[in-house]
Amino acid sequence: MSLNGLMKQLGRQFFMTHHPHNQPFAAPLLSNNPQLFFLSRSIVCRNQSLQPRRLTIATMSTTTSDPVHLDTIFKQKKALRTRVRRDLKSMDPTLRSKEDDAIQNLVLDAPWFKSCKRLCAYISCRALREVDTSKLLSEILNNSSKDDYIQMTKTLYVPRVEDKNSHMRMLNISSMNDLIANAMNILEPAPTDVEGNEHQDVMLADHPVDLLLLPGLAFDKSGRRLGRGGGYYDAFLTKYLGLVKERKWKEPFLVALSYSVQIMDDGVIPVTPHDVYVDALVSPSGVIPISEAAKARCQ
Ligand SMILES: Nc1nc2c(c(=O)[nH]1)N(C=O)[C@@H](CNc1ccc(C(=O)N[C@@H](CCC(=O)O)C(=O)O)cc1)CN2
Ligand SMILES: Nc1ncnc2c1ncn2[C@@H]1O[C@H](COP(=O)(O)OP(=O)(O)OP(=O)(O)O)[C@@H](O)[C@H]1O
Repeated sequence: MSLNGLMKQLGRQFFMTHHPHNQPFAAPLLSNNPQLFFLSRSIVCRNQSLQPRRLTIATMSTTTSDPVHLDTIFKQKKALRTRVRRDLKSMDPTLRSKEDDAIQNLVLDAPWFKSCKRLCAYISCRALREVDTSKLLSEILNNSSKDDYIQMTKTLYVPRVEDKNSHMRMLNISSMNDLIANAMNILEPAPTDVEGNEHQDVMLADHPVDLLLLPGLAFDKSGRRLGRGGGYYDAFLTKYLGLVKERKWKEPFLVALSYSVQIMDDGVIPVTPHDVYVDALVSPSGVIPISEAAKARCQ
């Protein structure tokens, strides 16, 4: 059936989203029927002055601000989270550990990691079955690698949840001792270090981060990312990318770490307008470049 036919059949209940900082990009369409997902011909590309430009080839009615439609999509997100949490729980611990090693080694070997000077990373939580970042964090903080290239000291920022209103800051730490467990039992920086100094907020830093290593529950090879539902990362990324644009800094590389079971087929991950797409995935089988920027870096 043609795209037009499908649109008519579904009462033109289509949903369009955009890729905020990469190009070119096909965005998904969601129908009200949770079983039916389509790829649209909406393409986002960027001209040389870094202004996002959307080229919409198909005509469609967009209802992005329709609360009923959004509610349907948030329900679809919730259902997918439940499914992925279940799959993560039933993952064989030996396989998990192998995948943790493979993913972290791939990151450590990647030129974009070796050359990065400042980065945001998450402190993985075992109970949430997140891809382990402990080896990465210890390499970054202890600067223990023998490799001259990686020997460069990196400035590390990690998340701190400030309130339940999707507000998270990325604060600079120089040691795992700077961390305490929060109410969700995730390690995060205490408001001040042992000497009583505030940890620097990445939003107030004079230099941009080159890289963000992102957690999440599900990902696809077009860059969609489903988080845990707090909206913390999407809100932070939107704010940070706004700052980057305002300061005319180079855009950071957004890389999600994903177990094999977390990679979905295209069209499975529901998206809402605030969702920020990633540039690349690191899965146990390799680095998957998604955006044009990522393809250029991963050549
Ligand atoms: N390691 C890590 N740190 C992070 C995040 C993350 O995803 N991982 N965040 C990213 O946003 C922020 C915290 N957000 C979080 C949101 C939900 C849950 C959580 O425990 N969710 C449970 C379900 C809770 C429920 O639905 O009642 C779960 O996913 O099982 C944890 C952290 C900031 N720090
Ligand atoms: N940029 C934003 N500004 C304001 N609210 C936001 C923003 N991003 C997400 N939210 C809100 O956060 C809630 C969860 O959003 P969503 O389910 O898409 O998050 P997620 O992608 O699972 O989480 P995360 O971004 O933390 O990984 C929604 O109620 C959404 O409206």
